[in-house]
Amino acid sequence: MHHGCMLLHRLARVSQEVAATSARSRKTALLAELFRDAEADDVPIVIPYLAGRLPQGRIGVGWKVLSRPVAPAAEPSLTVRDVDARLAELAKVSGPGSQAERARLVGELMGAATEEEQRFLLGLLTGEVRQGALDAVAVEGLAQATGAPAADVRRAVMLAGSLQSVAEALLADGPASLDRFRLTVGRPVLPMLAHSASSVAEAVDKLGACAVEEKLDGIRVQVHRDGDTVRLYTRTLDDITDRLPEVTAAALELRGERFILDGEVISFDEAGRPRSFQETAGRVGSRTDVATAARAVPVSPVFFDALSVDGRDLLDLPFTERHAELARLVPEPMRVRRTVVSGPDDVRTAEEFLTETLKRGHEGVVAKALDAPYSAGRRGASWLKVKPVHTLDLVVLAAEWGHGRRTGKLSNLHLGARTADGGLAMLGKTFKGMTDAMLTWQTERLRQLAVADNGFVVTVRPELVVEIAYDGLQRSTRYPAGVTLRFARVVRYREDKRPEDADTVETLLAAHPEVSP
Ligand SMILES: Nc1ncnc2c1ncn2[C@@H]1O[C@H](COP(=O)(O)OP(=O)(O)OP(=O)(O)O)[C@@H](O)[C@H]1O
Repeated sequence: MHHGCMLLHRLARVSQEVAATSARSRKTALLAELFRDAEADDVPIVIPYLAGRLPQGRIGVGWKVLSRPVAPAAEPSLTVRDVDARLAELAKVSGPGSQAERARLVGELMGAATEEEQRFLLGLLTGEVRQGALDAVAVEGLAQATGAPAADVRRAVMLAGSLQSVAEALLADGPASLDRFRLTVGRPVLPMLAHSASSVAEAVDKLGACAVEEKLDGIRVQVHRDGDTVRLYTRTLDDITDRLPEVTAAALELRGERFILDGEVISFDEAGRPRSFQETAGRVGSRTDVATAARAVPVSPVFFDALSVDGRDLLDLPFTERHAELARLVPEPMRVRRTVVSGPDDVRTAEEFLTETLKRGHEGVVAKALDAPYSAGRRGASWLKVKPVHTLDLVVLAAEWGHGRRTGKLSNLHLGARTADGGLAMLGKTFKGMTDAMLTWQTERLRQLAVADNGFVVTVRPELVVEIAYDGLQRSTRYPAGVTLRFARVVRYREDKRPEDADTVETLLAAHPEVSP
């Protein structure tokens, strides 16, 4: 085994080879070889770079600066840690003269890179090398490189909520280090997610015996309690404990002393009807003057799952058993309403429950297989959501400068769905459904993400996820997927989602057999 600081040259080459081959086993082997040569300290850089993610998030350098030609170095000398240090420095630049300073730093970096490395860096900085499916292959590559069983690595990643920390531990301390990644109160795990079904009949048909639960349009919350200590996490694992004192108070009232529960926080009005998503989200998002915000828009937790109780890890138990634990800890008014359906013969019960749930002002239902374990961090096939208004989560690829009343604002959004090869395919455009506040917000946000501006269209790093309502699909030769959205309109921005969470062309086409060739 050869160790040493990993060269960018090596990473750039492997990245290109991985992208160029479609054989999964070959991708895995390439990554395994790379990981064998990596040191634990390289990992927090190597993995995001391979996936096309910048650990710094944003570095504020536009296309104009990036595309300026710089004479390449003849020989590779940059290490991945050099590059990371330089990008960290770039990300910190602010204040007057920062544009020029950033341009200087980019010039220096590019000048130290060979032609091949320059191409890689350009792709990375513009967000063009994003490889969505990479993390899954990286798990297999890591397993191969370290001799750990792939299933164990996957479970550790799921519990750690981060591939990087598992990779670091594996490379530093070998397979035995996976023991560290146990479900622990106080350490959040990625929540289980749902797929869509177009009707309750379809959901029940697919799942068989299932629980049909109301789907509350609030904010996902994971509640950890250890004695008197409570911590609250969002679906992206942000700690929001300080913002929601009433949820902490509710958790302290529950019967158990040590637990991890999964649920939704939502605000109800005096009549007991759910307030809009925007109101709940605004409340959960506000960090200052929590007391005033809590008086104006009080929120309540409504639980639907139990991950750990009294030090017992429940993840692998069937839902029925996890729910029994939940019911033992949480009184009925603080649990989501549900009905249990024995199978397709009983679909009427499920349909009536959906109708009644919609009447009470909720957005739909989630059907859950009774025998399924909790698959943290996955869009498991055992949870199926059914909503009458179907929406898509798409990635903003670009935006056009507005006209008339919208002059000076970025208005018409170019929308992309994920493709099977990890890329993004444009599905259409929309300037509908935006409030003035949204226009202002998106203009600001998209300018930060801009990589090119031709005076008409501003191309952005594909990072912003937006929820789109639409009336159907139609065939179109103008768009790469061969289809476009009819009457697309913005519902809201989904800052809780990453581009990796956006919908795929594949699932969209599957949901619309009417346009399939
Ligand atoms: N009873 C419930 N069971 C599971 N999730 C629920 C329930 N009620 C509300 N939810 C919310 O619905 C989400 C599940 O849908 P999904 O996994 O597709 O995420 P999503 O894309 O955020 O959902 P959507 O965009 O449809 O609101 C959960 O993350 C949770 O926030």
